[in-house]
Amino acid sequence: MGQVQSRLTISPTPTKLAWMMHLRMLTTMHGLCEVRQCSKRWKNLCPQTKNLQKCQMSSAGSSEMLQVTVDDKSGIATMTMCRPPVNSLNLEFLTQINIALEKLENSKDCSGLIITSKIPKIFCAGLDIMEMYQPNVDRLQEFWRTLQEMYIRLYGSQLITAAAINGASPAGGCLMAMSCDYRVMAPGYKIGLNETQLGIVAPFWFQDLIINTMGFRQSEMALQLGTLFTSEEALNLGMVDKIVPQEQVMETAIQEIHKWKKIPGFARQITKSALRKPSIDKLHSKREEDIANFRDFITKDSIQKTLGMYIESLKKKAK
Ligand SMILES: CCCCCCCC/C=C\CC(=O)SCCNC(=O)CCNC(=O)[C@H](O)C(C)(C)COP(=O)(O)OP(=O)(O)OC[C@H]1O[C@@H](n2cnc3c(N)ncnc32)[C@H](O)[C@@H]1OP(=O)(O)O
Repeated sequence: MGQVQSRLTISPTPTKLAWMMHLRMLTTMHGLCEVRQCSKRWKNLCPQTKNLQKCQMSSAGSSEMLQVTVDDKSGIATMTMCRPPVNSLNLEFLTQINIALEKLENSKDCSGLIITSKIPKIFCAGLDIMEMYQPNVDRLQEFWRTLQEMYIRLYGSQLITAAAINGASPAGGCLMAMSCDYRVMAPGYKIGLNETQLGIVAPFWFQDLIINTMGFRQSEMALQLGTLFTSEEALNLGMVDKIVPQEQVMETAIQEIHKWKKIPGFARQITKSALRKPSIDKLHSKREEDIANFRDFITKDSIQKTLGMYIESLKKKAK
């Protein structure tokens, strides 16, 4: 137990201290487990398994939302989203994801991460629209900060990261997938940044991410039109890297990580960091401004009206 805990201890550098305080505030607010408590669960939940450690990241009631396993032999972690009906990202879910990312990043035994979904036909439906509709302003700002944090952690991760996209992946789901190093997708689903179709705007860091992934010209068309691409179109544009049948998505992601693991880690990490740091630094330097912009935009009457209509259309479609 001592070994596990010391591995997860967070050194009190200013940034990490701020992050810990943020997590502590959120865990208190939302009844989630703290990092230390979670490390106990991690150990306690898997006493018999030799190769697989299972960590349920939150306390009773929401423990099934995010399942994190680490294969001891390969060092590959799998983060499986399971927030019915569509894995939409609300504050609590994002917080759990961030806690898991922090733990895995600090774990010496973990070298790769696959993000996938347990919900049939859905990878992630993006942000939980209910967080943005008739919001409490403090929570709205915290929600956006937590989304920023997820992007910063995932896009800037030292781990080899892959998205195993086994279902629909609009908007925030596409952000999550594009923040990884590699994307493998099953055929027959849609992916893209469809914000304009909802009457909202993908912020600059979403835009930077898609431009970094598939170039300016295709991104400016995709962003303005809010295009959701089929898996095949996304492959042609470079938004995803491979299409394989649904049942091979996970195995393909694992094989790809094994391939990347053959490259000297230090060289790969420095290269990744050099490529991604400018975008991450840009968000860091404009973080508070971006939160204020989001708050001011979302709380406009006209945007609330548009979101209300979009929610209605989703509900009608679901009936
Ligand atoms: C200046 C700066 C400004 C910044 C502005 C803000 C920028 C915001 C950035 C990102 C935005 C987002 O991520 S917004 C979310 C975008 N996502 C979508 O548009 C996806 C919407 N959903 C769908 O298209 C479909 O649901 C699906 C393809 C994902 C799945 O289809 P399926 O047929 O399987 O399921 P249903 O459509 O029947 O849905 C079931 C159920 O789930 C509810 N639902 C769906 N999506 C969401 C969501 N994103 N948030 C919350 N709830 C969602 C849907 O309403 C149904 O609910 P009920 O069963 O209760 O009716």
